[in-house]
Amino acid sequence: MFANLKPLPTDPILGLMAKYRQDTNPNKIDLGVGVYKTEQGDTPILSCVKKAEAFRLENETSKSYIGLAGDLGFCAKMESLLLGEHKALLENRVRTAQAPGGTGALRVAAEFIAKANPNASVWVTTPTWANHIGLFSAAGLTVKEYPYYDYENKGLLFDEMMATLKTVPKGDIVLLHACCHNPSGMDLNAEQWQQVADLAKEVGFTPLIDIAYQGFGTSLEQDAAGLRLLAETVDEMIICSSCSKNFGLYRERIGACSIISESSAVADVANSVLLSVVRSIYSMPPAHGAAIVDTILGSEELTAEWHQELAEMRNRINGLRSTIVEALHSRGVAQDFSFIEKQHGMFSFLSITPEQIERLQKEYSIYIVGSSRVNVAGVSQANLDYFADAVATVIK
Ligand SMILES: Cc1ncc(COP(=O)(O)O)c(C=O)c1O
Repeated sequence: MFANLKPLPTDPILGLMAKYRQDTNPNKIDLGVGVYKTEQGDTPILSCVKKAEAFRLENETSKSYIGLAGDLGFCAKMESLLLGEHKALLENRVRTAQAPGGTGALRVAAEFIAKANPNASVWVTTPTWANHIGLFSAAGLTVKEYPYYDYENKGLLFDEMMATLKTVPKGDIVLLHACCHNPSGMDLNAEQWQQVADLAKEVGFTPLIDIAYQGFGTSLEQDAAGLRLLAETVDEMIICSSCSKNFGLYRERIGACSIISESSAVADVANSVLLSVVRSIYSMPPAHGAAIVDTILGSEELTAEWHQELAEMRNRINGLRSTIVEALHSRGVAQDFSFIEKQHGMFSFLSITPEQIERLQKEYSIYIVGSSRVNVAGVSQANLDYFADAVATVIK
């Protein structure tokens, strides 16, 4: 029976990583995978994480089951991180389950939606993180797209986006990136978030917020501002969060799925469905990452240290945006790259052609995914000139 299987293409980003690893060029640069990197090219273990780990080893007393929703202390702290002051108001209506990474949270949300409304379509931005499409399709849901990024003018297609969202049927889901839109780096401003919230209320679609980069855009608070605005406006919504990037805990697989319902009674029913979904996929989430996040957010000192480390990562990325623009412009390229400075988070489209991307890989060992999305954090003072020379040469 297995011989009947047809091979499927490898994930483009994971395939690119494998190629990069095999490349023996000492000047090679990986701008593909979306993980934070330091000036030395490492993905660091944050010092607040190391301290939380030591504290946990010292104080942990039990290795028993943690339950379907995972670590309840972690869940409550994530709700505070996401909802801020709104948590108190929404307390009766929100239920959170810890999940294996942002991806796990999204997959749980997909199965949850399929149970609430099997005919729901999930509307995603064009473009979006490629895995969104696979994740929702895998739960049997239809995935539709709405305009978002303007490749030509390097901005948002906000009017077109709103025009499409006006046509979304009641009961459908609209997925929004809370901040640091992957792959474009372009986010909604406060006024635009308000318009989306009002429209959700008017039309009756359910927003699903994917927040995988909180703290990497402007600040922890600012990056959740749109989400909070929605939460205070609509009756129900879903939030899928990830601690992979902002705590540097990628491999621990740690995130959460939060469901906000219209009332406390509905929230209890929704929670029973949420936990039943969890039970049938992976039963219980891994404990380790959640315990570390719980320890950090439970300690004023470690939280302050985390804020500091997060700000350093964010500042390095924002600094790099300007540095890259300057380096390209100083090489006399005809193209204007100043749009890069308007973007948030790790990602940017470089607006170069697939042929130029291929040349960068073949001739310079610079690895960029085919959509021209680059991970800005992969550039460093050490490789900046090599990178800018190569880009300037291939786009001439
Ligand atoms: C937009 C978006 N959502 C969700 C995720 C998933 O995060 P995790 O690594 O925690 O599964 C990612 C990771 O790349 C992402 O970019």
